[in-house]
This record gives sequence, C-alpha cells and structure tokens, in this order.
Amino acid sequence: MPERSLDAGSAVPGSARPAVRTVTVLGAGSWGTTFAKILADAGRDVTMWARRPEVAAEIAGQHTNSAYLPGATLPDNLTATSDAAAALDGPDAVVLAVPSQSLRDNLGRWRELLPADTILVSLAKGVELGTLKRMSQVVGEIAGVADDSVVVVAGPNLAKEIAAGQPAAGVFACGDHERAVAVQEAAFTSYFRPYTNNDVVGSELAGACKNVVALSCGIAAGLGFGANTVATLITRGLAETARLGVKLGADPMTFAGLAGVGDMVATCASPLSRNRTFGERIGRGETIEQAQEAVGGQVAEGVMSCRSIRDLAHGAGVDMPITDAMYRVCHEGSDPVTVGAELLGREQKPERM
Ligand SMILES: NC(=O)C1=CN([C@@H]2O[C@H](COP(=O)(O)OP(=O)(O)OC[C@H]3O[C@@H](n4cnc5c(N)ncnc54)[C@H](O)[C@@H]3O)[C@@H](O)[C@H]2O)C=CC1
Ligand SMILES: O=C(CO)COP(=O)(O)O
Repeated sequence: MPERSLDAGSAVPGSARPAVRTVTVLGAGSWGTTFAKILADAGRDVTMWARRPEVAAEIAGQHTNSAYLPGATLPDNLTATSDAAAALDGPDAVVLAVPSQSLRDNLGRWRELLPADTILVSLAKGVELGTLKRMSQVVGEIAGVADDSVVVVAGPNLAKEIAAGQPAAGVFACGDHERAVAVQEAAFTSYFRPYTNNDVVGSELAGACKNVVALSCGIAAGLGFGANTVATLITRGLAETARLGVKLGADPMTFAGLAGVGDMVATCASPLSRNRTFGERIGRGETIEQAQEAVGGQVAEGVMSCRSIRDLAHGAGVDMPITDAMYRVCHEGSDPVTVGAELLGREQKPERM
C-alpha cells in the first residue's frame, strides 16, 4: 500500500499549481529506481522506462531491480516497460534519470513523445562535455522549454540508503515555485523530506562539482590519509564550487544547504558513493579502467565532469585547483601523490577571497 493517498497530489483549488498523480521515470539505474520508489510510496502511479527489456520485466513482474538495487522491494503501484512511447502516454511529470553525458541523446529520442505541459524533472548531476551546459539547459534546448521550468533534484541522496528507507532530505530547485511544490508534494514520504528552492544554477553546479571533490576524497582515503585530509578537501572543494557558482549567478547560500554542504559531505564521506569509490581505487594505485570496474558499470559522473567543470571555470576566469587536479589525474595520467603535493604547496592566501 502506498503511504499517502492520491489526494495529496490534487491541484490546490484556485491556484496555478499543477497536480502530479502519474509519473514516468526514464532510466532504471540506482537513483532512477529509488526516486520512482519514493514517488510510488507517496501514492503516485509510477511507470519506469528501462533500456533493457529484462530489467523492465523484472521491475514489473518481481518488483525488484537486482542489477542496481539488490535487496530492495519496489511497491505494487510502480511498473516498468522498455517501450518509451508506452511509458510516456500522458504522465503529469517525467523524471529524467539517465547519466549526464547521455541525456542529450536519450532526450532527443523521447522529445516527440513528451506530453505537452508535463513537468520535467532532472536527476542528473553533471555538466555536459563540449557545450558546458548544465542539465536543465540541455533539457531546455532539446525539449524546447524554459531552462528554469525544469525541476532539478539535488541533495545528499545516496540511492541505496534511501531505497532501504533510511531518512534523508533533498531539495527541488525550479524557477517556477508552483512546479517545485507540485513535485515536492509528489515525493514526500515518511523517510524522504524534500525542500524547495529557486536557485537552479547553484543547485545544479553544487551537484555536479561535489562528484569531482568526492574523487579527490576517495584518492586521499586510498592513499591512507585520514579525516583531516578529507575534511580539508570537502571544505576547500565547497569553496571552489561556491566561487564558480557565484560567478555564474548562483545564490551563495545554496552552497550552505542540502545541495551544497549536504551532498558534499554525504558523497565525500560514504563508501556507497561511486565517485568516492572510484577515487579510492585510484589512490590505491589502480588504473582508470580498474577503478571503473569497481563501480560495477555504474556512472561515476565526476570523471567526465572534472573536464567540463574545469573548462567552465577557465571560461569564467574562476580558480578551481581541486577540479584541475582531478582533471590531471583522470585525463592526463598525472600521479595522485605529485598532484596532491602541488595542491598543498600552492601560493599561500587568505581563506576567504
Ligand atoms: N545513485 C545515486 O545515489 C544518485 C545518483 N544521482 C545522479 O543521477 C543520475 C543517474 O544516476 P544513477 O541512476 O545512479 O545511474 P546508474 O549508472 O545507476 O544508471 C543509469 C541508467 O541510465 C540508463 N542509460 C540510458 N542511456 C545510457 C547511456 N548512454 N549510458 C549509460 N546509461 C544509460 C542505464 O541503462 C541505467 O538504467 C546521475 O547523473 C547521478 O549522478 C543523483 C543522486 C543520487
Ligand atoms: O549524488 C549522489 C548522492 O547524493 C550519489 O553519488 P555517487 O554518484 O558518487 O554514488
């Protein structure tokens, strides 16, 4: 039984708030499946699209997704298909749950199928290579909607913990407050508490940048360093993230919130994070290919985002030394020990500038 009645999604009488009763989630990886579970537990009728028919059949038939969320049982009001047209037959909201670098291609295939006026929700945490666009900008371009009408999901949301029912909060950012609130209502359960904000730029950049910082924390752990090193990287990583965000129009307070410090701490500290795990393997001396294997074919977004965020920062004239260092390790074959020593030995300066 869903936790909440469908009445929770009704439009507020006399308001412009859209009702979200039916939702389609495009992408059946760990976060897509977990977010679908949240929506279904909150009483929404949810359909997932999975690339592989066998994954869709397992979700629909056995209410599990053993490849991505072993051990989790999915609610009865969550079904799945690998037919995108069937999945997109009239939902009130569509959740985009594929990795950042594949969003443009995937959305291009779905564009003609998207119902008019559906609320588009983006889960991906990354910056597109080449175009250097945030995910809501990619969605805006491909779907032909205003970038800031997209609801962006951010915050400390390690999928496996939430799928196990552990308490967590998230933040839904959108330029249109009514849309953010509509999705907030649709995803409110006893274990997941969504907040809203209107800082799409800051929320998206925070989500993308923390994956890169998590790589550095993983490397530090893999090299055998302790809590001081990790805390230093988290704090200075947040400083460079906020520097970029503010330059690009973000509200500085966003970086003190769930999308900022919240997600930074969760991802940089948890062995469940794919980005941290990837970094840890590199720190232990493994190759990029071995580290990729360690995350089991799932996406460690920071590996690509360190390149795009570095390019974005260069274009904006913003100094991001940790991101630069991760780029050199992941894409130029630099030795993590040397890169770490160079980070420590940079010119001295005040903490805030
Ligand atoms: N897993 C987590 O705890 C969280 C993930 N995110 C973000 O959500 C986004 C999706 O993440 P996950 O669901 O965890 O990813 P995942 O790697 O677990 O699954 C990706 C899904 O997208 C599908 N897909 C479609 N086209 C693809 C392509 N060209 N390449 C690769 N996969 C493709 C895959 O089949 C799979 O179903 C990422 O941007 C991630 O950073 C955000 C918060 C939490
Ligand atoms: O975004 C996440 C937690 O909020 C998940 O992080 P990873 O992609 O590193 O697993």
